[in-house]
Amino acid sequence: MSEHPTSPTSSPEVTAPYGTGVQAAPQRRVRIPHLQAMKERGEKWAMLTAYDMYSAEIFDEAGIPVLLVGDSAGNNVYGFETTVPVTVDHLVPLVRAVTSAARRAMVVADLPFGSYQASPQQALATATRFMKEGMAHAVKLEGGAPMVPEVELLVRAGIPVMGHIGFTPQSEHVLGGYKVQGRGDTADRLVEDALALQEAGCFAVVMEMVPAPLAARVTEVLSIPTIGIGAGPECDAQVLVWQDMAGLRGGKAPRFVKKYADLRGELGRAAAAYAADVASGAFPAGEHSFAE
Ligand SMILES: Nc1nc(=O)c2c([nH]1)NC[C@@H]1CN(c3ccc(C(=O)N[C@@H](CCC(=O)O)C(=O)O)cc3)CN21
Ligand SMILES: CC(C)C(=O)C(=O)O
Ligand SMILES: [Mg+2]
Repeated sequence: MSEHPTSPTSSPEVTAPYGTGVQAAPQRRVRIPHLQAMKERGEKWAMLTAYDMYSAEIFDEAGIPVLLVGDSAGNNVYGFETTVPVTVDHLVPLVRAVTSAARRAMVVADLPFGSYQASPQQALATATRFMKEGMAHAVKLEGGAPMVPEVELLVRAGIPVMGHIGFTPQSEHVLGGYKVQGRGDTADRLVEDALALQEAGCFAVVMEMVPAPLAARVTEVLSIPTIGIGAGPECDAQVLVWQDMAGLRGGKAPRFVKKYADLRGELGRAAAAYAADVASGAFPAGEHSFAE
């Protein structure tokens, strides 16, 4: 079982919602102590996606503190073009595999498109499946201020929630494609979305494809950690899809990706060498065979 400290802490002080000047109803604010401590010390950390047992085990052993079972499984596991077709049933078994393999890392399950936006009740039912069947430690959902009721109910139920703002791939069809968000007069709205999620009880917020200076401003304003992907160097943490980071996927990667390995080349060479050995009779050798 995992040993990571996710126990939510109740904070006695109550703050008003951003901009209203009204006293807010008391509510639990979830803080993940070791992630808060890293923010306070200015220590940056890395999150990676994981969708299976070996990747989870390897990243956990490498000291990655948070693993995200992303709905990016849609285009990195299931062969869809986007994350839109991904369902809860697609993701629950992957979450279960990752939580089984991770010893120390916190495992966050992405709530897929259509599984939480209908109502706080729908969000709670979906998140509950990820917690019970997937054994997830937390969930992530896309959207800013409009998702506050959903976040509040999950937090009240004892589920740590990670927010996700900026470019939110589940709404790419309203955002008009893979576009940087928060440029020009929409910058203040992004800051308000981040603050609304923090007030609602999120323990961290992902910012995707946001101009670096704006992401720096949000990181400064928030007391919870920000996790950037295409959001510049000033976020408290960074996240990448592991197949991008490890060079497993082909084609042109987004600008925000840095490739740390060439797994695609490595695996392709291994497969070709194996096939050549079988064709030549070099494999299997005596040592791979059983005597009578
Ligand atoms: N493999 C993978 N990596 C990801 O980062 C990722 C996924 N899948 N699936 C879910 C979402 C979708 N995301 C994406 C996907 C593509 C671009 C992209 O093509 N960006 C281009 C164009 C940017 C522009 O037009 O300004 C880039 O060069 O960054 C960005 C984010 C991020 N997420
Ligand atoms: C890219 C990250 C933040 C994500 O949401 C995913 O992998 O699904
Ligand atoms: Mg996602």
